[in-house]
Amino acid sequence: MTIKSLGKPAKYSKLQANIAVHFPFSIGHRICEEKKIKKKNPLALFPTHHQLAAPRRRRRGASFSPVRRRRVGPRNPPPPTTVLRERPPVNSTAAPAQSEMKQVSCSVVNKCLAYNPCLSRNYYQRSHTVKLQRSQAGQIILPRKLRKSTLWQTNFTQRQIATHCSSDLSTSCREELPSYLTVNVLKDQSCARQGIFRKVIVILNPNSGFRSSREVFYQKVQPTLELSGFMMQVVETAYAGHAHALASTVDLSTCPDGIICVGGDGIVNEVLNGLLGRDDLEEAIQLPIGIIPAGSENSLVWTVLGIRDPVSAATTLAKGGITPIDVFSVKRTQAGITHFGLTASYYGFVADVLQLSEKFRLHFGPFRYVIAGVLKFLSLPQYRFEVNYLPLSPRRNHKLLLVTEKCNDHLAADSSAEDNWVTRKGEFLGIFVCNHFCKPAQGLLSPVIAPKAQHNDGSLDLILVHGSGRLRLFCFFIAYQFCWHLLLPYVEYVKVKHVKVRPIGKTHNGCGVDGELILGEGQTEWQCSLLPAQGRLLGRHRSASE
Ligand SMILES: Nc1ncnc2c1ncn2[C@@H]1O[C@H](COP(=O)(O)OP(=O)(O)OP(=O)(O)O)[C@@H](O)[C@H]1O
Repeated sequence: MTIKSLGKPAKYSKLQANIAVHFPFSIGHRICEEKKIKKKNPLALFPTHHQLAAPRRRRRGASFSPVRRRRVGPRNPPPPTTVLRERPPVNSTAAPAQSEMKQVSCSVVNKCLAYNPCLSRNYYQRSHTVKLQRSQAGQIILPRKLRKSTLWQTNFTQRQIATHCSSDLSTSCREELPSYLTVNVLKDQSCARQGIFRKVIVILNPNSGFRSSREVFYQKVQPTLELSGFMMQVVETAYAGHAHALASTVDLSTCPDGIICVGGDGIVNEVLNGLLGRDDLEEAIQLPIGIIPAGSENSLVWTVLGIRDPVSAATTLAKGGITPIDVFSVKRTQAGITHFGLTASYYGFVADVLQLSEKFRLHFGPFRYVIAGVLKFLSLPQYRFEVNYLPLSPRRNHKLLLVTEKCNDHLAADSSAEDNWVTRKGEFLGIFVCNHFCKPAQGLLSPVIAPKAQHNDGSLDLILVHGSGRLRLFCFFIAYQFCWHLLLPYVEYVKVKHVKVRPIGKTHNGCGVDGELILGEGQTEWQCSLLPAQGRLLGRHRSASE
């Protein structure tokens, strides 16, 4: 069985099956094999650059086909094009195969451009190792050469494109790729090009998290924001409380499009409190707050906008949009001081850990919470509180409030109007009053503390962890990791409008608000209330914007 006797390659298809069955190493088998390989990896059957450049040497003693044996000429075989000239009438196979392979190769190039790390340069280099055995290859001369000679020319160029594209993409690290693509996309739709500018103030906390907020902002965020038309005045905080001072005194006409915070939840909380403490509250409350996460937790932006990396945050800001969010207030009743928050306020063990963790901030950064938590767990005190809460009535009207007076005055009037208060008194390991479901950005399992809470549902979610002791606390934290903590018999979960927490005796009397500790003095009572949809965040949740 030789190839010459088969005539035109177009007729092979009918014979292939039979031949493949009876002669496993014959042409039928060979073509079937090639098709299989081509299906898996279209480029596998084509030669490398190296193979193309260097003519193949004959090995001594290697078996040759009859055609080759008869050929008289130079030692090195002529290039495939010469063979084509000798036997031209095979366009029927070459032409369709060529167009088919063009399509395949184009799709491969597209795949490369879409950046799949598996399809990087190494992938294509590896693909050349899929070769047929020499003994099999020797049996077919003409069809293989024809296919090769015609396809090599077209695919060599396409392979080059694919290799270059993939090498361009594969050399950049994975983390930087999104910003590379983002910048390209934004270049096309640039607001700056269209003359749309947004004037904002950027407040950057250089002490946040791993103290990398400067690098994060100037390298990853600023270019994207500038491209999308943000005119930014950047201010770095010099001391704790600086962001609060800036937000409470800034001329609002210099930043009509918002204040962008680069840091953690603490810096956002300072800005919020600065704005809500202003005399021109009506205007200030309208000012949206943007967040570039660079802190230890950044639970707010992760939970509400679904973002936990600075590049995505910059893209979200660039896209625009506003997300309304409820604000809650925590009032220290005796002193008459009110603090505002967006995430949660907590009392008991977690507030105690927060206070201790500040000692480790300098040396351990975001890991300070773990160290303080373990230490406090080992020397666990008792926490006794009296908790009064006003449950959310099902007929509650969620209409937005008009800000015509100071938030504090409104809260006092609203809470005293109803008298269905529920009282709980005793030992509590923890008390959490959550404004949203509080998903920590760090952590393996990403648990949530209040699964039913929404950032704009007009209610607060109260979680009471009754009792005391390390075993209970340990079980609670394990269950919390899997989001089973609400199933525990000593955990109470209720949606509320107002909560009053009063520490009893020598219990730790501090209160944590959005990761910031507010210390009480003597017999303190904390009163927690809601201001529905009073806050505005720059950007929208990914799913909402899509
Ligand atoms: N220049 C500064 N020097 C010292 N402390 C600062 C400075 N600027 C801000 N702070 C304080 O740092 C505290 C923490 O800031 P931030 O919340 O941004 O980071 P974080 O605590 O690491 O993150 P998270 O709150 O998400 O855990 C804030 O209470 C703020 O008052």
